[in-house]
Amino acid sequence: MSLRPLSIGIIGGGVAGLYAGLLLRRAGHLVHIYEASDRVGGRVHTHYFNDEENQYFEAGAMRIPHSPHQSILFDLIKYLQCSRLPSNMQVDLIPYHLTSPGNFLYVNRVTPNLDASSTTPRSINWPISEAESARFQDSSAEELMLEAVSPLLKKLDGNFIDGFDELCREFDNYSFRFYLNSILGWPTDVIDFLEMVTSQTNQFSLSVTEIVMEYIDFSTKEWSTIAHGMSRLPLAMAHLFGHKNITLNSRVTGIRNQVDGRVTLSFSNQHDLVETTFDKVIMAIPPSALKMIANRPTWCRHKELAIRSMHFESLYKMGLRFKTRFWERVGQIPCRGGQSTTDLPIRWIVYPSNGIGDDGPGVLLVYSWMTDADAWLPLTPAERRELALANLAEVYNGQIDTKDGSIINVYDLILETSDAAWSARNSTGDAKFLPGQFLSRFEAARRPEGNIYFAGEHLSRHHTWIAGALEVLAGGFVSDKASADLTFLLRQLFGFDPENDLAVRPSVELTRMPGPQGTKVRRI
Ligand SMILES: Cc1cc2nc3c(=O)[nH]c(=O)nc-3n(C[C@H](O)[C@H](O)[C@H](O)COP(=O)(O)OP(=O)(O)OC[C@H]3O[C@@H](n4cnc5c(N)ncnc54)[C@H](O)[C@@H]3O)c2cc1C
Repeated sequence: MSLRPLSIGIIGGGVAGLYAGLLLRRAGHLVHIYEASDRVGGRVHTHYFNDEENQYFEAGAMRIPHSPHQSILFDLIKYLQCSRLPSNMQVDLIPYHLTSPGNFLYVNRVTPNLDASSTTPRSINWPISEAESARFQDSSAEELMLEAVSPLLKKLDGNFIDGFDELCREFDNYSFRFYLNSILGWPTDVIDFLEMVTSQTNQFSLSVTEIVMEYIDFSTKEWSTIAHGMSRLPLAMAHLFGHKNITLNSRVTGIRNQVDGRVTLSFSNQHDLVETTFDKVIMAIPPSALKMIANRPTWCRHKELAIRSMHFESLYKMGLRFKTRFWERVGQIPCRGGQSTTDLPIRWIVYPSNGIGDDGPGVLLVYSWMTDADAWLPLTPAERRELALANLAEVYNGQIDTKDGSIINVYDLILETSDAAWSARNSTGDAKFLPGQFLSRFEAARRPEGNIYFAGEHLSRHHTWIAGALEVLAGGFVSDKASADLTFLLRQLFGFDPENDLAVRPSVELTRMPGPQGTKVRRI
């Protein structure tokens, strides 16, 4: 039996909103996306630079591990590759190097020429009490991490959802630091060492569950990225979804339930306030954006608490374009991709995987999370650039370029910079739950409210990944079982039975509201 189409409004043109839109349009519904900014993609982003011919090009370091939990994204990419897309929107995967032999650690103002697999407390003179010294001094950060998470990973070996629930029941109320300290009995010095080498400052105060999920992805050996930048993914999705079905620069500022169960959205469209009524609405926006919508229904206590409290961690990234790829031309083993770790404000130096070995200019990124990211916020863009260059100068200046014999000076080599402090944007960063939040906030946050549904990376078990943003609407519509999956999706997401419970009102209604400079009506 065929479905009568529903009118569905989606708030947010990030990958969660676009994916929901593609699935639902494919199922024959009338879908429209409202996006507050002037572009689709949300947190899928790339840094833009000008090349020698003054053409914009993209350089980013967004990456995808080939872990089993990412298969939904690889399926989507395959689907896009099989679709008819213009040549400048092709979505081609290229290898991404998460590590390279030349990556290094720069701690306490020295480079011991080691990475996480070989760094031990002894190798960097990390102070550990004498009593604990014999047990920990010569264990590498990688070995310690594996020892800590192995018993937890075993829980996820079988059915993932069951294992995840068991992990939560036993350990979600603990921070990873508490687990290491009070359950495993490790001393604080060892925990600090492990956090410094394998993570970012204070990350171990997150829940055990978050760190286990993070470990699964970051211990994956094979990685890919999208040629010409990850933003090709949302651009291709938007192309297939249809740009006429997306309204950019439209921040939704009001949500109202109608007596007949339908939902009215108000949004600002240039100088006008417009209202549109839909059968169903999907809020594919992070909680930080959702709680700032002033005119919306008040939901139950648990939902409101979840929206207020789900923890997001800050992220700060700066792309720096230099005249040469000097990092590939210094030291005994050059950095050809991967990332180096420092204890400076820049924290990680990431070497993108495109253009490795090229003769001309190249881009590297400095990348920090959580407490390390927050510290950049009060600085002006000029001050941030100065600081990043000063940190890079501390690490690189004075080294010899093995290709032309020159002495590296990052101040002479810099061409341009571009940065993003995600704490100051809609999302405020990426979801990273505090202890107990998977147990107490997750289900309430995901639950629909009447005809209003919720989607986004933060509502998956797989935070901070594009795959997580897709997972919430897991339909796998590119597989053979497309229709079965869609039925599943419609049941799950829209709570109706496609066989019997047919939807009403195929069209979208548009009503007027006086705006600051008159009212415009636009047909959708
Ligand atoms: C610095 C950084 C690096 C990352 N690196 C990786 C990586 O390497 N690999 C990976 O897989 N993932 C990575 N991620 C995570 C990934 O980008 C996110 O998990 C994913 O993009 C989230 O998608 P989303 O649709 O849930 O949310 P978002 O992308 O945040 O989309 C929400 C959209 O809603 C819009 N919006 C907000 N409020 C309103 C409103 N009131 N009205 C209308 N529109 C609104 C926003 O403008 C935004 O476009 C990274 C994220 C960041 C920030």
